[in-house]
Amino acid sequence: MNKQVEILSDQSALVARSLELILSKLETAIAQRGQFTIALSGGSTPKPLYEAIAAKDLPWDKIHVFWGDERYVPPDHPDSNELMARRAWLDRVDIPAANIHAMPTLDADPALSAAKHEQDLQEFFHTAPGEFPALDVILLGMGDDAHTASLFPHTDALKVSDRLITVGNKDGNPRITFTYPFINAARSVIFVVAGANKRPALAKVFAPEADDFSYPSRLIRPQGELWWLLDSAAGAELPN
Ligand SMILES: O=C(O)[C@H](O)[C@@H](O)[C@H](O)[C@H](O)COP(=O)(O)O
Repeated sequence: MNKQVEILSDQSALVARSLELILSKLETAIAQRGQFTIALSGGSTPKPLYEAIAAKDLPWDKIHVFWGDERYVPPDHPDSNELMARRAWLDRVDIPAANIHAMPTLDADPALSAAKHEQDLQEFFHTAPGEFPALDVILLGMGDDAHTASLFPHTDALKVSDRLITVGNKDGNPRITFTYPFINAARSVIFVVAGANKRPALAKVFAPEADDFSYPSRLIRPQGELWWLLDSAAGAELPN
């Protein structure tokens, strides 16, 4: 694992650096493989980044968008990660609808939606059960409880290591989420984290010793590149 940590002066510098890194990975992926696959994080931090991506003139037909997790709500619900990304980015560019691989959230049983999405991903990446396809970029945020995607502390989702997709649980509310082994298969994992409220969680995630199940972002140890892009409010107390 190649781990890089960068602390940016403020949110606009964080967005600019995140955009720069993503565009660099996009260019390489398209040059080498003819397409770029990226999984988006939800929450509030990435919204200005998605708006910045939407302003670029990119080969949208070569770009495939996924989500690393989704709240188990309809796609028009205000909590939907898909809705946020469509409004901030995808509805503003000429990306083919078939290139947008949203997580299904309409089945009564979230486990069925998880299984369906897993099958769709295996078909897209031409992988068999048990194989973990490598996305070019997986964007992640981190909660102030050190969760990432919808891998929350001390939940069953943290124990799933033989599938791509599983059902997460936030305070009893179901989520659909990439599993940590699927995240770790990515060519580049990029955490984008902002705000002083994330400092205690970052201290635990970066500590030499701490319980992975208490601080799930510690489980993200990709074979490829691991980037932590932090604003100074979040990264101020990290050891150099
Ligand atoms: O569905 C979600 O909420 C996200 O995928 C989640 O993992 C998010 O990245 C963190 O909770 C940070 O959220 P903020 O960026 O809002 O702090």
